[in-house]
Amino acid sequence: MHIKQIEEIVVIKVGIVGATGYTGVELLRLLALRDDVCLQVVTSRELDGTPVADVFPNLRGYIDIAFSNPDDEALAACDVVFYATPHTVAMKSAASLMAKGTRIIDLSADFRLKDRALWEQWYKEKHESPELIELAVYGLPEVNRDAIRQAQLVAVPGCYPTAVQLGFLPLLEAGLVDTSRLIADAKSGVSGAGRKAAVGSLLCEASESLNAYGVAGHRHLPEISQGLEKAAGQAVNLTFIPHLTPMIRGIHATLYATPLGDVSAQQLQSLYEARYADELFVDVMPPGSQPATRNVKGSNRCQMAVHYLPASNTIVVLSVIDNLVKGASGQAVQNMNIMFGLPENEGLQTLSLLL
Ligand SMILES: NC(=O)C1=CN([C@@H]2O[C@H](COP(=O)(O)OP(=O)(O)OC[C@H]3O[C@@H](n4cnc5c(N)ncnc54)[C@H](OP(=O)(O)O)[C@@H]3O)[C@@H](O)[C@H]2O)C=CC1
Ligand SMILES: CC(=O)N[C@@H](CCC(=O)OP(=O)(O)O)C(=O)O
Repeated sequence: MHIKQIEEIVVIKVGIVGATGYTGVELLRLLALRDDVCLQVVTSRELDGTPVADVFPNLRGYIDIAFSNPDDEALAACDVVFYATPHTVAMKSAASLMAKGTRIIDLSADFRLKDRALWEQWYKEKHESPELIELAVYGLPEVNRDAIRQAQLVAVPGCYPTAVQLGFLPLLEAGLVDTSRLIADAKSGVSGAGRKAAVGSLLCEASESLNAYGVAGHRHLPEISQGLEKAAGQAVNLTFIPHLTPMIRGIHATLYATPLGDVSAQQLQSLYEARYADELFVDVMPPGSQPATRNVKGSNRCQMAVHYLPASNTIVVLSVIDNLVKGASGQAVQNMNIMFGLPENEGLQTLSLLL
């Protein structure tokens, strides 16, 4: 009886809405081996009734349930539900699950922006759960760890916003740079666009080529600006240009800022090392380093290096993540660990694949 009670407390019943997408199957990969997690409901409308392992053979022998249609009653029986769905799905059903006590970790952008009008402007939809926006905690553990612990609803940051914010934060928190001119030049692998069929993601379109997109405005701009302004305590003016690159996973962000006064490479290095000294998933590399996306492929780590170029008086920060791990599902699991009082790196101690 005593053991059963302990088991009931430590095994987290998990639901995943949208478990056949790229972030959904990454959640399955990260959770499948855990003894403290029971995958109770994994949804797909298209593959309702199909065993998970029939679709994802890498999970054979580890996950023996089938996909099912999203059903709020079944989901509400879970301790935590991940929404790995396109924008506007979570905002339609999160409230009913939360009313039954279920905790929500939303990988979409439904609850990331605190300004509802701004969200509606960028996502071109009416927000259907405005009352939850204030309640939602922005799930960047390196900034909001204490609030995440108590949260019933976590909005997991987007992939570009994770790489860009982590890279800029030390400079802005220290008030070291001109906030009226920040530049983020970021590149993403094609899995960032999701698993749905789309011409831009075809091999012939996306390989052997590199292009910028969203130059006139990308929906991650307001999300990144919101986080940077909070860190700086003042308005910021950010130029953010995303690019599509011919690789499957990875985000590489090159960040530029102008110092307000005298700085040195050594001072910047110390600043970054001190800011992230206690962070398990941020690796500040030695001076002169140039991190590659392959260093973090499959891992939950953000690797970064800070440079100072005296000739142009410019600070350059290089920040890399795996868009599907620290940029989405890994960070979502990191949030779950914090919410349930578990070691933050539980199930996330994976080294990068490198090749
Ligand atoms: N890909 C990435 O690198 C990142 C993605 N994100 C965000 O995470 C979310 C998921 O992205 P990703 O995995 O790439 O998306 P995919 O397009 O790969 O997968 C979407 C999943 O959601 C399900 N789905 C689609 N529409 C609905 C609906 N109306 N109701 C219920 N389920 C639905 C799909 O299954 P079915 O249609 O069968 O139900 C599928 O399983 C998105 O909001 C994305 O912006 C965030 C950071 C990084
Ligand atoms: C390469 C690519 O297409 N990337 C996606 C970003 C994916 C993501 O993380 O964004 P959200 O969660 O905010 O949708 C894009 O630019 O739309």
